[in-house]
Amino acid sequence: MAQQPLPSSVQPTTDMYGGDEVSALVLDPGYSTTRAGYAGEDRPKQVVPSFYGKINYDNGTRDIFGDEVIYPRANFERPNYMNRDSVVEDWDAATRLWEHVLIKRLQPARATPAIRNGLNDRGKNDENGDVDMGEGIEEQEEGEKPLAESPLLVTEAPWNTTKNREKAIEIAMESWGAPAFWLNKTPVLAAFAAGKSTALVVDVGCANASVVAVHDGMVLKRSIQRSPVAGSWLSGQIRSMWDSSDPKVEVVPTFMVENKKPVEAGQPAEARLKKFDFVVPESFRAFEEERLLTEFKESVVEVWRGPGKFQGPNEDFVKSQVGRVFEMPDGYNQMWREQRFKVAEGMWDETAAYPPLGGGEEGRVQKGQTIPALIKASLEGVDADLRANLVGNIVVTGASTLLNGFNDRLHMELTAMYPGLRIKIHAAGLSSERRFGAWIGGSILASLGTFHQMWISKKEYEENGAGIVEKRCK
Ligand SMILES: Nc1ncnc2c1ncn2[C@@H]1O[C@H](COP(=O)(O)OP(=O)(O)OP(=O)(O)O)[C@@H](O)[C@H]1O
Repeated sequence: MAQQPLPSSVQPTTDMYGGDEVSALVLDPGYSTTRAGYAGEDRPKQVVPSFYGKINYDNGTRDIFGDEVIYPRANFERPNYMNRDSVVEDWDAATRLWEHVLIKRLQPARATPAIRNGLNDRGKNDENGDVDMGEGIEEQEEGEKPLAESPLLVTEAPWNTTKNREKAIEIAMESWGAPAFWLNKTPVLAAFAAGKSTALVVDVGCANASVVAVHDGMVLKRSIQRSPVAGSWLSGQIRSMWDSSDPKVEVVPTFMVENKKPVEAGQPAEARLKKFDFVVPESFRAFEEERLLTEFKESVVEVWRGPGKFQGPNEDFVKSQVGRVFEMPDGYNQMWREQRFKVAEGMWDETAAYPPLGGGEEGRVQKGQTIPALIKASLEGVDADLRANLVGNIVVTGASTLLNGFNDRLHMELTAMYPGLRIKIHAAGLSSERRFGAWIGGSILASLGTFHQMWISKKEYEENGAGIVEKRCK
């Protein structure tokens, strides 16, 4: 698909489909959140955690989508429907979460009773009284097609599997009756959102960091590089840092705190913690801890901008500077100086990373996994003639790139790696544009008048089957 470069200020037009004015839907599933909304809008209307809630009963389960439930229960887990490759693992949960955002939340009038009530709500004796679904799964009524009027564009990781791609079109067409469907790779869309059809896209999300070259709107397969050195890995680094601090910092998420008293910096917390007469499920606690870790990333962590690496004289210099204070939910607070830079340094220099908690290999940064190493390997995978154009069009996307100093450091590393080339980094200034780059690209693409001839139509699907995605969505 050859896409024309768009200026980033381009205003998408409303899509015309089948003669009627309809807004297509755009769905962007990520490991940490799933984003959904209408094409033509500048941000997704729905952003829900991909870690959904699952309440286990003796006679079934009930799933909860969205961010509402923050109180723990013995039987309340928070699984993710995606795996750490950022591809769907649990299709049953994926389908229901997508129905929740695309239909129940975005267009409730179209929700079938089954979707309105939650297709898999099987609980019947919730002690909190907030479930009353009767027994068994409510079947969707024959012939009801909740997306019968909405073309659907879904984003995917460049390494998505054929099986998963086919499953996505099957659900859209068969279960929801979508009149048209399209799958697009996230780097292409992030480049598109930046007004480019050729770019080197650096995406640092939650489970994955990736570097992918996009040329004329197509992913160059041999350029695809990825590693786990992203948001979730950084959370692990913060945990290691807190654990090795003196005094050791306990990770106490908000839901555990009954009340707290103010304490001086560095003094033990004076808080009363809630007592639960059950074991709080691990996945619930991990999810709540992640909120705290993200807050710490937003307000304390910073990437060393250079010059040079952080370790050595730079670290000594920062030790003498004023740092940032962070207060934990239990009131413990302290000033973070050099550690707040050190904790992100492993993204750039594997020798600077904290050893993972527990001492295992999982979470340890390997040499080829840092952001500069991914970029180098990615560019080595493309024709030498293309490299100058790519480093002149670097698009930075993904919420982990919102770390303070990220772009400056990236620029410094690239200048050192490619001294003869002109380096230009495009990183949206608005944090929502950085967070939702791929979604925004999908929103622009799906609302272009010229795009409606690209969609895979229902007729085409019926004639060719699910294999059509491999042929059409390159
Ligand atoms: N302001 C911020 N500074 C640093 N990190 C942040 C900030 N806001 C969110 N994050 C981190 O960004 C990650 C989420 O990024 P993003 O939403 O791009 O990922 P995703 O698309 O869901 O995941 P993936 O791309 O791995 O499938 C989380 O790890 C979160 O802690």
